[in-house]
This record gives sequence, structure tokens and C-alpha cells, in this order.
Amino acid sequence: MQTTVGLYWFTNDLRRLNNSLFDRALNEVDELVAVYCLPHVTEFLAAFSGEHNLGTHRERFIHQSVEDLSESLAALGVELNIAEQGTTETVAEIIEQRGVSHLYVSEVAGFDETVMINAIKQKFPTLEVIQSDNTTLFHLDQLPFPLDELPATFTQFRKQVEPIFEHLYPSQDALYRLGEIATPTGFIGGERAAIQHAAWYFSRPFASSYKETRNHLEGESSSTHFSPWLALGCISPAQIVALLRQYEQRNGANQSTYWIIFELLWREYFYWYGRKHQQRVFYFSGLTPKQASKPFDDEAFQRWVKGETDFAIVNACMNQLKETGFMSNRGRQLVASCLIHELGLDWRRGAAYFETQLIDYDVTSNWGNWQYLAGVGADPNPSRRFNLAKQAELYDPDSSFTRRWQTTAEKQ
Ligand SMILES: Cc1cc2nc3c(=O)[nH]c(=O)nc-3n(C[C@H](O)[C@H](O)[C@H](O)COP(=O)(O)OP(=O)(O)OC[C@H]3O[C@@H](n4cnc5c(N)ncnc54)[C@H](O)[C@@H]3O)c2cc1C
Repeated sequence: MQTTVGLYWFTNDLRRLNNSLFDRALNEVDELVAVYCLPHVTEFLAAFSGEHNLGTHRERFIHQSVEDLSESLAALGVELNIAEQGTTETVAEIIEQRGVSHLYVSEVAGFDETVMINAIKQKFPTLEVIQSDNTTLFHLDQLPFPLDELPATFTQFRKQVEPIFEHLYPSQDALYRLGEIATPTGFIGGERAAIQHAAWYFSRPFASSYKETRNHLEGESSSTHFSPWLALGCISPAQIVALLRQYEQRNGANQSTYWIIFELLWREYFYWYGRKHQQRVFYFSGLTPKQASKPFDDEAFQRWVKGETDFAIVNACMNQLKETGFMSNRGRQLVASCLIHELGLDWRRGAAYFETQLIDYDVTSNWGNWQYLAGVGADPNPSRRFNLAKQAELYDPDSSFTRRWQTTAEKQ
């Protein structure tokens, strides 16, 4: 009998646990190999971000995640191949050289990734391609509407999916036994660190006051800090919900614990938004009628990137991003408002720069949020402008955040 060879193409699902597509691959074929294509700076990204390489923190986080995955796969006898240039060549080579008959790859929302997968399907018309929604809370067929009828606003989406969410993730769901709770080690990539961080977070009382603290500019207890691991799929949103349900059983549910789900639903909304709108996620005019894009003002853009604008709070956030690869949600809203409204720049320059730097970069959460703030995306509204002085008073009243992250010039 002929041996069947499967290829598992990892994308944003860099984990072994809670990965039903990978389990299926392991069970269905005689031999399994795996591949991951490292992201790189495309021409589009370089033109808009002004960067030619990914930021050191983003690159480090990805490499750590891939290394961790590679070790777990090796224990199962599955070899992980790493393609350097984000092209389909390595994938095609493996298919040809190993005689792959089955390709397993998660459904993706990113346009470039979709193009890559379609190119492989075209090149190998007899290849059996098995895909599933492996990075989200819902599968496409669980949504209560066809994708092309995705609601135009998050609120409408949330109201329609919440009953389904409650059905799929009931309160008594308590799946995970996580072993020892270790002290968190900061943003280290990989499934092991993801589980360690999530277990630690829910071993503390933070989730019970999440709604009050989530807008803080920094602090380990302010928000969950799950996003870097979620973005690469080192942990799944379903695993997080299961841990949250356990937490609620021990400590009680409240508005704050619900709000973590509320935010995970924003992530979900932007995923399906990207699946529906494809390239439009990258258009200056977004979902609105065509508009002339803004001229490239490199000098103003570089001031923003380097944290040298007239707004100390914005500068501090930009320095924090450069030095850590992370920025709070509030910080992201403020720097985006500055770029769009105070500097009058094309919002895509900010989105592209974020893409190169953020350790939690996620195509649809990033471009969808930028588009939303620019008033051309979900729930189009041209007036999402923040009063930066007021915001600084509210979120950094003693200027401690601004002082910690100020530029050398500002310190003198
Ligand atoms: C301009 C801009 C760009 C952004 N780019 C990204 C990005 O590239 N990747 C990314 O994961 N998030 C992005 N976000 C959303 C949000 O800022 C981060 O998810 C959040 O700050 C991560 O910190 P946390 O894990 O502590 O979030 P928490 O507040 O603890 O939220 C829990 C989880 O919910 C999800 N979430 C929370 N807020 C949002 C939101 N507004 N949109 C989508 N998902 C959300 C995240 O997965 C997050 O980990 C962006 C927001 C803005 C305003």
C-alpha cells in the first residue's frame, strides 16, 4: 500500500495543544512534515513603514515561538521546516520532494497569506487541501449569518454572536488542569510561555477588576497581555475562555470577567471583517467611497516614529513600542489619533510601522483598528479624534509613564 505524506503548514497557529487540525493531520496520514514561512517586510510594507526589517522584538518573539514549536514537534517525530522569505517556494519544494498528497493549513484572514495558499492550490491541483478555522472562537459555519452579511458594526456583530458564544463556551466549562503556576517571564514566545503566562494571570485576582484597569498605559495587572501569544496562535482563544471560566468558578463572574470576552469578540470581529473585505483592509479609503490619499510627509512621519512629536504622551508610547515591541490599547489609540488627526498623515503609514514592530502584530486586529480609528472601516465615523492633553491628564496624571519612556532629548 502506498504511504500517504501530509504537510502541515503552520501560520498563526503555532501550537501543539488545542489544535484539532494538527491532530487530524497526525491521524490521517502515514508521514507528516511541517513548514512555517517567516514573515518579512514586503515592498508595500517598506514603502509605508519606512522600515526594511522587522523590529528586533517582533523578530525575537517569532523565533522563540517557532523554536518552541519545533521542539514539541520533534518529540512527535515531525520535522519543522522554516522558510525564510515568506514565499511559497519552500512549501512547493517540500510538496514535490516529499510526494505530499495532503496539505493541512488553517483558514487565514490576511490577504497575502490567502494569495500564497491559493498559489499552492493552483500549482498542485490534485493536492488534497484541508482547512479549518483554527485561530478563532467560531468556525465559519457557526456564525449566525453568511460572511458577506457580516454586520457593519461591532455592536451588531456582538449581539448576534453572544448567544452562540454562550452555547459553545458555557460557564461550567472547565477543561484545563495547568499544573504548577510559575512566575511570569515577560514576553517570551512559544506555547509553553503562553500557557505559563495565562495560568499565572488567572492565578491572580486581576481578571475581577479588568474593566477598570484595562485602559492603563502599563502594568502587569492592567490588562491580560495575552495578545502576543494569541496573535501567533501559541495559545487559542478557546483555551483562554476555558481558563477564564475556571477563574469565574473559583472567584465569581462579574462585569470585568465578561469584559475579557467582550474584547476577545473584538478580535473575532476583525478576523471575520478581514475575511470578508480582503484587500480593502489596506485601502486608504477603507470601506468608504474612494478618497484621494494623503501626500507622504516623511519628516512628520519620522518625528512620530522617533517619538519627537509635540505630544509627550505620544512620544512616550512610541518609545515604549520601540524598546519593548508592545504598547497598551489606550496608547495605540492615542498615537494613532496623533498620526491621523494632528499630523494629517495617511493612516496606513502608522499601521505599516506597527506591523513591523508589534510583537502581537495580527493582520486584521492591526489594520482593522487603524481603519476604524481613521473613520473608514467598521462603523465609519470621521470624528474619532482624542484630545491628547486631556488623555494625558486622565491616564498619566503624575507623568510617571511619560517620564519613564521619554526620549534622551526630552530628559535633558
Ligand atoms: C491602532 C491599533 C492597532 C492594534 N493592533 C493590534 C495588533 O496588531 N494585534 C492585536 O492583537 N491587537 C491589536 N490592537 C488591539 C489591542 O490594542 C491589543 O489587542 C491589546 O492592547 C493587547 O493587550 P492585551 O492582550 O493586554 O489586551 P486585553 O485588554 O487584555 O484584551 C484581551 C484580548 O482581547 C483582544 N483585544 C483587545 N482589544 C482589542 C481590539 N481593540 N481589537 C482586537 N482585539 C482586541 C486581544 O486579543 C487581547 O489580547 C490594536 C489596537 C489599536 C488601537
